[in-house]
Amino acid sequence: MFDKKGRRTLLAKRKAPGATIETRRAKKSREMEGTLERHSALQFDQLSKFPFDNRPPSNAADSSSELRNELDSADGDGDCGEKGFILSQDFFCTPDYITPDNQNLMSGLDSSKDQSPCPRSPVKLNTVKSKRCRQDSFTEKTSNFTWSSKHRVDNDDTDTDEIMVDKIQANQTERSGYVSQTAVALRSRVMPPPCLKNPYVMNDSDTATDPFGYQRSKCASFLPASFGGDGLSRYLTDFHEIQQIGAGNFSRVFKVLKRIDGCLYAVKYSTRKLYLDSERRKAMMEVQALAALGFHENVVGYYNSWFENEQLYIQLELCDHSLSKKSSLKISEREILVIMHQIAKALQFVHEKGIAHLDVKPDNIYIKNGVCKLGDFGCATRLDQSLPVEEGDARYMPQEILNENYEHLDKVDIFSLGVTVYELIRGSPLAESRNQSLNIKEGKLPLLPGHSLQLQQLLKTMMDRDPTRRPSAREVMEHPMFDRIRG
Ligand SMILES: Nc1ncnc2c1ncn2[C@@H]1O[C@H](COP(=O)(O)OP(=O)(O)OP(=O)(O)O)[C@@H](O)[C@H]1O
Ligand SMILES: [Mg+2]
Repeated sequence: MFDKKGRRTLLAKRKAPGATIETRRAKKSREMEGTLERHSALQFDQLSKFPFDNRPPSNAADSSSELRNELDSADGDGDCGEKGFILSQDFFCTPDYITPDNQNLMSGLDSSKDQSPCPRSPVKLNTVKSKRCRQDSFTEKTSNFTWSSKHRVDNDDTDTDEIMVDKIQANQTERSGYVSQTAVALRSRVMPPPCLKNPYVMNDSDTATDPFGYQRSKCASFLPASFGGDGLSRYLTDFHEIQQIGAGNFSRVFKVLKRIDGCLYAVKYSTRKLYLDSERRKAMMEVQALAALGFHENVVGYYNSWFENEQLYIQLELCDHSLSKKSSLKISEREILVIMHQIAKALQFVHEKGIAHLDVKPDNIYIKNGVCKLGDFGCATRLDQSLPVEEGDARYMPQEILNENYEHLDKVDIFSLGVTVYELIRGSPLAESRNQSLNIKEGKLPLLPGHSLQLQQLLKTMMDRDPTRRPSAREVMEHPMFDRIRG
């Protein structure tokens, strides 16, 4: 839209006779004085006020300032000239369209390499307006750039200047046959969109409500073949990384801000490079399961996935933390019932879709605003055994799985939920001890003082050695014991 508008105004301005570059620049300076400053000040001001997180206001403020610090420090990198250039393009979403072949994003900003041969931008014969940094003005301004007034943004009056400067530059380039590598590198960087406040997110209660809701399953797209082989990182282009929030055996998880919508997400990516097709297919099963499931309030939300640099990236709903944080604390029976009921609901939903999770454990249950969400579908498989079975953490697996009996995969999840709840009640993580886990697998549950017999009885049946005697997820959910937390 911006580009289009620019072209329209360019045509109109071509007819304007007379004015020199200098006078137009002066006029442009006067007209732009203040408007850009006001605009940018407003945007950054809004950014600082934006409650990025779904936490209460005090935390939201922390989160906001945390992000602000991140942004500040990111802006602090590099020299002033580069900063000015990036800020202006960044702000107005205007990637440079004159991009040489074989661009390399991560190198080329080092002016010491300028002596080496460098790729040439294609020379434009019929020059049209392009938003790019002028070589002369760039070097002129590198040392004393400030965001407020030094850097001007193209508006109507600049178009003739642009054309003339473009022509002069094209002639010079043709004559000398040399383009500064710094300039090429700067031009060839495709700038990510800016981080802006989402205008639809009005307050904390709005952010608490999932803006995608039931629509999410529809927009969750599966894009397996987007490789970042061209050197452009979709992750870095689309997201601003804030901090690492988790790590699994095969992955790292980051809290990120999506630049274009201004919302926070979790992005999980595989730590290992997936070179083989078989490895990729296996990794893709997690996103295929998530996409097939669609939305449920007790299942972690899935938005998107892509391959980049031989790694699988998964964009997920951001949660506050995992339940394993709580497994070292004593939790009241009421809290236990809430967790158990919500995960039973998630399992009922998952099982109804013909899927088994096969890795239910505190690590893979996340909390968001007090609501439990089942996550990490890396071991998910089909109940009808039409897909390979890869069991999860052995401490939470029933004996039949270890004996490779896969007839009742839904009941495997029920067993694992029983062990998870038992661990929460104990208040300490399950040891790897063989004896202890053997007892649990035999359905021998020690007495749990301070907890109702009803709960202990239900746990015992959930962890029965015989999978057919374990209740289904629906039966767990509908147990009268949960009347205590209903309504
Ligand atoms: N959507 C999310 N929101 C917040 N934290 C998350 C999210 N997804 C994952 N995490 C954190 O990252 C950790 C690792 O994620 P996950 O379990 O999905 O990785 P994994 O490599 O598949 O794990 P595993 O070692 O169980 O195979 C989780 O235990 C949790 O603490
Ligand atoms: Mg996990």
